[in-house]
Amino acid sequence: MIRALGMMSGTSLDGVDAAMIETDGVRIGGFGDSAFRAFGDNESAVLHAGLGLWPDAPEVAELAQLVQAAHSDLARQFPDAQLIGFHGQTLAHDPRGRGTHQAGDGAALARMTDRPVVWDFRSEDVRQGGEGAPLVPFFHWACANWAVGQGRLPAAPVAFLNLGGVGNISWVDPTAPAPETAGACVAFDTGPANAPLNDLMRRRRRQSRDEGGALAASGTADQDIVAAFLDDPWFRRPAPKSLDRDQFAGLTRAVAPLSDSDAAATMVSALAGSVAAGMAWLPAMPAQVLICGGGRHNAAIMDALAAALPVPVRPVEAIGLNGDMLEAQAFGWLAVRVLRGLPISGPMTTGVPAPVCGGRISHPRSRD
Ligand SMILES: Nc1ncnc2c1ncn2[C@@H]1O[C@H](COP(=O)(O)OP(=O)(O)OP(=O)(O)O)[C@@H](O)[C@H]1O
Ligand SMILES: CC(=O)N[C@H]1[C@@H]2OC[C@@H](O2)[C@@H](O)[C@@H]1O[C@H](C)C(=O)O
Repeated sequence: MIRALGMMSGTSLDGVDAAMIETDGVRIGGFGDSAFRAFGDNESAVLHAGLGLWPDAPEVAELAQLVQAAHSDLARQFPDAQLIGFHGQTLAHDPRGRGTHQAGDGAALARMTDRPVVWDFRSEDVRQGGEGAPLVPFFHWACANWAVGQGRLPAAPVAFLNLGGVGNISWVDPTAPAPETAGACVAFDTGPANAPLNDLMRRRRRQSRDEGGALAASGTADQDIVAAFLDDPWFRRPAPKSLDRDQFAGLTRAVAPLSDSDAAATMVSALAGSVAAGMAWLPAMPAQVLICGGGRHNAAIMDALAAALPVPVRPVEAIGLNGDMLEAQAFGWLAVRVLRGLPISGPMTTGVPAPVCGGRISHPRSRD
């Protein structure tokens, strides 16, 4: 087993999560400490300004340094880490066009932290024809497998719904022998989650989020806008599929005439509707949907999901997991898989023709 530190800064642009995990890249031996480092106002403004940029843009070098500095700062809190899994900051994602761009240089981070760093997890999958996302589903399989072993989950298919900036769902069969086995995982992005809501709060209220979902809960959703949003052909496209952060800018434009509370309520209703629509692409109805990511702290989102989905909706804490740190843990677990040459994605998670072991490995003293 390896003690790996996973680090993730997601599309909601709120900061960096870091979490320790002990694993051989298949089984979870145990979970360790975790920490969060928020992006300061200046950092956040720089990152927002960088959205949509590709590596050839001149601004990217400075932005990557900001990302590396925030991560090495946080990594200092984890002296036990034998290996770091570094996701980097997604600035642009266009798997069928220009590719996928996570800012941050893992080779520099390896030198800064004096640890081997696994990074650039998505490019190889895209190069081989996959969506490059989502990558957490194989880890969801490991989590379900762990929870079954702990007696916290029946040995039957279950779904994990991650609500970060963008939403993604994984249907997993914990009894499958490995996540890359046919029938073990089906996963895809469901639609926008917190990103448009955060942007609305920043623009209209100078706040970073709708705390607890209070604003959305006080408004009324405009069902015509929700219906028009759900009519987008993207929702009729079968899985696997992945989204760029701001791919549904039309929703933001559509809610512009509404009051703050009705606009927030409409976005929440659109989120729940997109997940409900996504359930059609799962191989079978799961017994329950386990929610991870920051969206589960938004009561308006949780209520809307409970009303929209035909099965019980529970936070992942119900099976003993930490829903705020699951993605960070995932990139620690995926880093160990890359080190061992195991696949991190497959046809039913990213649509890549055959399972792929992506990622690059940088060592502290090499100059790669
Ligand atoms: N107490 C809360 N009340 C309301 N919303 C919250 C709360 N806590 C977190 N959130 C929402 O969750 C978001 C963070 O979620 P998370 O950390 O899962 O996203 P991420 O990792 O950035 O994104 P992704 O999964 O897309 O990569 C916040 O930006 C906010 O919108
Ligand atoms: C390109 C990119 O960074 N995508 C993120 C984003 O945030 C959620 C969703 O969209 C998912 O596809 C992915 O992140 C998680 C960690 C994943 O790869 O599973």
